Amino acid sequence: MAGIYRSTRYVLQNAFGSRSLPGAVRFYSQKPDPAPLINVDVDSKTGVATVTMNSPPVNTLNTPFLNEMGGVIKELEKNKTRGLILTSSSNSVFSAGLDIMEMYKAPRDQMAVFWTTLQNTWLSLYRTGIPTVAAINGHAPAGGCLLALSCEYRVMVGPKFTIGLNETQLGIVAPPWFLICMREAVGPRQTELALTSGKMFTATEALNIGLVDQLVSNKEEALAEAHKFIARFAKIPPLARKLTKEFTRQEGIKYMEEKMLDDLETFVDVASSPSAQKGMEMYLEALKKKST
Ligand SMILES: CCCCC/C=C\C/C=C\CC/C=C/CC(=O)SCCNC(=O)CCNC(=O)[C@H](O)C(C)(C)COP(=O)(O)OP(=O)(O)OC[C@H]1O[C@@H](n2cnc3c(N)ncnc32)[C@H](O)[C@@H]1OP(=O)(O)O
Repeated sequence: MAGIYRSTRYVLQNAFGSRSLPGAVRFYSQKPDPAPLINVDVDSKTGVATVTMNSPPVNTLNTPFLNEMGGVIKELEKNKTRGLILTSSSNSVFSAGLDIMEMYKAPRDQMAVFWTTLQNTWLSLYRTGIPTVAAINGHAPAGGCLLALSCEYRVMVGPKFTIGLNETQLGIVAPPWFLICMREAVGPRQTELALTSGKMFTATEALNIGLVDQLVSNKEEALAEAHKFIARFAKIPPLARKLTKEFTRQEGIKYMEEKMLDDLETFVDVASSPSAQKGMEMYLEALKKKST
């Protein structure tokens, strides 16, 4: 176990020389795919960006995707974008969560790069001063739910899609920062009930417990409601808004700033264990069987 910790630290410290961790885009070591995995469309009148995840078939969160997302957020911040609406180009999936292929039979240093990229990109989205809305136009399990929870407001297309942190159903544990995001939305009681059972909520159930803020019947309505939410801030001074958001989200931000390496070590430790690897193998087989 200690060996895993040491080798993970070694990979990161060898590359970056200190305990301070890299920004989301700095791990980009391969040539980027010319086809973007994320499309950005900024409305010239309102300055609001629609960020569309476009990584078929199910928008899994892998290192290239997360790097691109981190880069998009950075760019939108630089351009003083007025709002960010996160949605999907798929008709049925918002995001299927973490790409299991980043963890299955992956060397420890690759897992470490993957997780660090996830941590950094999550932190960028979670703490950005830009008003953020998730227009959830499809299923959002696990990491897909985390993406939505990291936004300030969630509009979900109902009734047929589902959302939730289902990790325990897969025999794994949602890390504390996933849990903090859930607790901020639905409170401690509903969080414990939801996470211990790994419950996936229907859109209506999600609305009832406050996991999403609004239900609509199609993507167009979701985008329209997202724009309305962002318009609420037209007259709010941006710095006051940004600092208030940071104060409100202090627990998650502090967790990640202070515990990033510990969180990474735990992840690599758990994900590379034989039982997790066996779990992933069985889960991947089940997914493949279902899709054939
Ligand atoms: C599962 C064990 C993981 C063990 C990890 C161990 C330790 C880690 C420790 C801590 C980390 C904790 C955090 C985890 C957060 C996560 O996000 S884990 C991922 C959880 N995601 C899911 O459970 C969703 C799985 N997918 C689905 O339920 C369905 O795909 C869907 C989203 C509802 C869509 O269904 P649909 O019918 O439209 O599509 P298919 O199911 O046919 O899928 C198409 C295609 O995509 C592949 N695929 C789907 N999801 C993933 C994924 N998360 N990773 C990789 N690949 C995925 C699927 O296999 C199909 O592939 P094909 O057959 O080759 O076409």
